[in-house]
Amino acid sequence: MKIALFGYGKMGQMLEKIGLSRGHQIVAKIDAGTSEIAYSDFDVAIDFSTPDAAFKNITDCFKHGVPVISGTTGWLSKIDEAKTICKENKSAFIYASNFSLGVNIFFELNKNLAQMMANLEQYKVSLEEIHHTEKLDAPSGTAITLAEGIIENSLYSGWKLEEEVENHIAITSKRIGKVPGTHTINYESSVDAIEIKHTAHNREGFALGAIIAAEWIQSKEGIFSMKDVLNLT
Ligand SMILES: NC(=O)C1=CN([C@@H]2O[C@H](COP(=O)(O)OP(=O)(O)OC[C@H]3O[C@@H](n4cnc5c(N)ncnc54)[C@H](OP(=O)(O)O)[C@@H]3O)[C@@H](O)[C@H]2O)C=CC1
Ligand SMILES: O=C(O)C1=N[C@H](C(=O)O)C[C@H](O)C1
Repeated sequence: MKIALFGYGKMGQMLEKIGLSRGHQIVAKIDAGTSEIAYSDFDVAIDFSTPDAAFKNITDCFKHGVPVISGTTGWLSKIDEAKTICKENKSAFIYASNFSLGVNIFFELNKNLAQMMANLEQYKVSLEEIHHTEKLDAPSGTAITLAEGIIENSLYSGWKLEEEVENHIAITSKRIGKVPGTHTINYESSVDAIEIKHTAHNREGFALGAIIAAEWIQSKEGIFSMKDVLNLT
């Protein structure tokens, strides 16, 4: 498979390593300064760039009939528009706030736990995410997906960053050293606490999941998710 990497930072470099190890070719490494892009040279684009760059990178690929795997976070206000452009151009798209197998299982665990806790008013939920100091967005995309998973399965109506608001999940974002990504959900009562936590030890899991998604999307048309790729019911 011929892969174009949009963004060649920490994740782009890890994607190159994992892609090559699985027998793929990296035919383009695109960054802010790239002026000419030969879309017909690649089978799939993988975008791990920046919140400001993602929408244009992704929709330009769709307009050239190139399927896109997107891991960039912090641009979700425009994702519905991107999906429309994907459909108009009969292209294919997977966005995931987190491509690691472990986090995708954690997403399902989070939803199941939220269902079990839904009627237990004595427990108050909160969410904490910790990432490296170079991260541009807060809260993390993964924390937003986790909050949405709780909201779908409980009486909470939204989430707030660093703020306590009635019926909203409070999210705390911490930026420390080189932390690859740690997410904790806490249900606190006056007598006890229940906590679930995912800790990424490095970026390999994110990159492997994105390459597997790129392999999976070949010859497909439409909008898909990591649940489709991993066959999680
Ligand atoms: N979904 C997932 O599983 C994961 C998602 N992420 C997300 O992926 C994104 C990238 O993360 P990370 O690699 O750590 O960040 P980095 O800052 O290390 O890399 C981002 C790269 O994008 C480049 N860039 C800037 N503008 C453009 C442009 N117009 N087109 C293409 N590339 C551009 C930057 O170049 P320059 O430095 O020159 O500006 C930089 O090299 C973030 O949004 C992060 O949250 C990260 C890990 C996992
Ligand atoms: O910026 C990162 O590093 C990460 N970003 C993603 C997010 O915002 O959730 C995924 C992972 O946690 C690493």
